[in-house]
Amino acid sequence: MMMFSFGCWRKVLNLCLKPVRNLVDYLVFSSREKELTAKGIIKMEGTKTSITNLKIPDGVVGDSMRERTKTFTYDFSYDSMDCKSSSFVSQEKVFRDLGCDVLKAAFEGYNACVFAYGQTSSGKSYTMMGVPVR
Ligand SMILES: Nc1ncnc2c1ncn2[C@@H]1O[C@H](COP(=O)(O)OP(=O)(O)OP(=O)(O)O)[C@@H](O)[C@H]1O
Repeated sequence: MMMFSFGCWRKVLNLCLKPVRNLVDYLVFSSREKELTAKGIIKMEGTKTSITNLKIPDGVVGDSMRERTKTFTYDFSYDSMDCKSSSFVSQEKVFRDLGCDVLKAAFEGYNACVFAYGQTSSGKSYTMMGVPVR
């Protein structure tokens, strides 16, 4: 499991599913971040998630520890920043990709566990529970 500290406006959610053991990266802005007009530094493309360090000027070549953009590969990378974006991933899609097999296994009598890991306010509860039903 990865442990990142990308700053308070960075949103990462990692889900570790047992026994499937998928590694997942998940991205969304909070309302506070939206108010502060925070810039997105995370990009999802397929199974890859890239993070850009804006403090490192574009085009500057430094040592490998100081790359402007770092890319990580997961089993799934989900972008939930903008529901109008073509790459937007809904709760339903996350559930279909990650939850269905676990639920099926549970109904078949196997032990199953969905585990959410991430920094505070990164969306663990939201991803697991959704929004409260009125
Ligand atoms: N995919 C998403 N789409 C829209 N809003 C989201 C999403 N994920 C999280 N949020 C919102 O971001 C806020 C923080 O999410 P949440 O409470 O789930 O984080 P958490 O990781 O469980 O936090 P903590 O570790 O503090 O318990 C909530 O207001 C939630 O509604």
